[in-house]
Parts: sequence; C-alpha cells; structure tokens
Amino acid sequence: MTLDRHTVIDRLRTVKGPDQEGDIVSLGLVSEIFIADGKVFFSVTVPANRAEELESLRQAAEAAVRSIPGVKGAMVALTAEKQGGGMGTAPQRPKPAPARPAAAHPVAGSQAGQQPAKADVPGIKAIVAVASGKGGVGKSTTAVNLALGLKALGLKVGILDADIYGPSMPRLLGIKGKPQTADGKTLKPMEAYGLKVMSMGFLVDEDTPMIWRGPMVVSALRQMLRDVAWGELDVLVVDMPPGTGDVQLTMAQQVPLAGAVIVSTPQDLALIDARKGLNMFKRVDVPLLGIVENMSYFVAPDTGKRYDIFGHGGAKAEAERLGVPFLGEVPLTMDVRETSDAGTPVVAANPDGAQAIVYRAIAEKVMSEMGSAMTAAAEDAPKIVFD
Ligand SMILES: Nc1ncnc2c1ncn2[C@@H]1O[C@H](COP(=O)(O)OP(=O)(O)OP(=O)(O)O)[C@@H](O)[C@H]1O
Repeated sequence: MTLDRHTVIDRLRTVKGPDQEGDIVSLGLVSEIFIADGKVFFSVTVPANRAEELESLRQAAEAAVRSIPGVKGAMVALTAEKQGGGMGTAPQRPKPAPARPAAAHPVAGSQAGQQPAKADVPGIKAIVAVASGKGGVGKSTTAVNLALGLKALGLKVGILDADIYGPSMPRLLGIKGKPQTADGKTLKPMEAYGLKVMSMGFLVDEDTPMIWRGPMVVSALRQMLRDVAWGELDVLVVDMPPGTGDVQLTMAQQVPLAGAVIVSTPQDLALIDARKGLNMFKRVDVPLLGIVENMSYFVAPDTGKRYDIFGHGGAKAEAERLGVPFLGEVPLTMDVRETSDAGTPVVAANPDGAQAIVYRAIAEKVMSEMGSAMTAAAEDAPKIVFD
C-alpha cells in the first residue's frame, strides 16, 4: 500500500471529535496533510480553552497515523480556533503583562537594587538562556544552532545543557564519553564544532531516574557554571528545562543572565505557554532578547514549496503585541531533524544551506539585542568590565 494523503485521511476518520461525536475529518478539524520521507505532518483545530483536555485527541490522531504501515513518524499539533470565540476573543487568555516596550533594553538603573546581585562567572562575558513555555517545541535544536550561529559570527561560544529533564546536547552534538577533571576540582568542558559543551547528560546516565529537583537542580546548575573550566567565552548559551515552574524560575533568578530567548511554535496554544515564559523572565528582570518561531512553516523536500500548516506568523504577532523583538522563523524541515538526530547540527553540517542562513540571522539579531542589553547591564553595574 502506498502512503498517501487519502490513506491518512481514511485512518483519521477513526479518530472521534472533541465531544466524542463524529470524527475529526468530517468535522473539518484536520489541516492540510504533508507526507515526507514516511513522516506525516498536520494539525488539528480545537477550541483554545480545551487544549489541555484535548491532548488525548492529539495523541489519538498521532497514534492512528503511526499505525499505518509505512509510516515512520507523525507530527500532529493542536491549533486553536481562529474564528468567532476562538483565540481572537478567548476570554481565558491570560492578561498580557503590562507593556514594557523596551523589554530587551531595560532603562539603566530602573531595576537596579531590586534583585540580589548575581555574581558573574569569571571569563564569561554574557550568559543567554534559551527557554520555552513547554516541551517539544525545538528549544534544544534552537539553542545548539544559535550557539553555532554565534560562533560563525566570530564569537567564543559555550553551551550549557541545563535541561535536566531531558539533556540533549550529547545527542545533538554527537559527543560521547565523560568530561575529565584537570585538577580534581574543576571539570574540563567537552568540545564539538568549536563549541565548549557541558551537559547534565555527561554526568548522569540516560537511564538514571532524574530525581534532582528544586534546590538540588539549582545547585547542580551553579556548579556547572562555576566548577567547569570554561575559559574565556564571549557567550554561554544555556539550554533551560522546558516550562515555567519553580525550578525554571529559580534558575532564571540564580544565573547571571544577560538575556533570554524564547522558542515557540506558531500555534496559538503554544504561544500561551511562550507568554508565560516571557513573563517568568520579566518577573526576575532578565532582559528579553526576543522570540524565535520554530516549525514556522513546512518546506516540502521534493518541490521546495512552502506551506503554512501550523499557523505561521503567530509568534511574530505575539512578539509585536508584547513589545518583544522577533528574532526569526525557522521552517520545519527534514534537514533540521535529521542532522539533529545524527549529531551534526544543521549550521555545522550545511553552513551554506537555507537553514544555516536562518539560524545565523537569528544569531545576529541576538547579538545586537544583547549589545544593548549588555550596555544597559554595564551601566547598571559599572564594576563589570566588557572589553
Ligand atoms: N525546525 C525543525 N524542523 C524539523 N524538526 C525539528 C525542528 N526543530 C526541532 N525539530 C525536531 O523536533 C524534536 C524536538 O526538538 P527539541 O528536542 O529541540 O525540542 P525541545 O523543545 O528542546 O524538547 P524538550 O522539551 O523535550 O527538551 C526533535 O526531534 C527535533 O529534531
């Protein structure tokens, strides 16, 4: 049996609608369907206020498609209703945070003294967090390619994988082995593609249950910042754990961050979580460098044609609404996924390709946003010297 859209649609007719009446195809909830390389991509429209409840519907749709012979993978996203009563007017939308138009450019002195001083890390000029309101949006993929993009701009860059729930840097960068210690006290970071790399994944076996929580996680992070011989770095990119819980908040508070980058997919539902992420950093006075829209649109591998199946543009609109810089759109492509899985991130694997260009442009924007944030930070704390 050949795998085509009709086969997928037929199978999706077995998935019941949100109210257990009808099926998601007849109810008109399924977007265009794309198939590439045995993998199937589409979205299902649901009311925004029922997103959590309908996660099971998303899983059912994904499972139904995966069970089709020949399907190697499926990626199903929930998107929110756009018309009448949908996201546009959704009463459950959290109120936007009070406008702080120059979020990435805090006015010098405005927040000074409100936060306890965070000791800077010797040798590291700027630490940038890459965070997401929820898991699976491509935060780690963005972090690693952003780091490589910054390196391509001539900076000395390190990456710290603080995603204690699912460290992914060893896999993304194809690093094997464990870091060594030089003097019994500090660990030497690993290296890949010219990046210095440290990950909880190097220290914890993949099978070890992750029991570090709360304060332990934070102290592990502090140790990774201070007890690792990073040397001189212009930027250290920190891949944060997904979400906006206490652990993430404490991390954001404890690490002397020059700024934060939020990764979101374009769906309105993901954007609600992204907004929580933005607010979390605002609460602890970390400058927002901007939002990246990942899996923004789909590029068919055979024709190179572009399709907007996941509601492309949502993050940009949200960034504008919130007065936060918009850093760029990363398309959903096989390249990104396959190079990540192979431990050769796309910016390193294909530096002249379209993907690498997108990531380098994002890195440039981050740099320029950081420039002003760093300047402001420097004005706030004249004892820190940036050369
Ligand atoms: N632009 C993209 N195109 C195609 N696949 C992508 C893209 N970005 C990320 N992916 C894939 O999506 C999956 C999730 O990505 P990633 O691990 O970076 O997300 P994450 O937000 O860090 O997840 P987690 O919260 O689980 O740590 C991976 O398989 C990755 O290869």
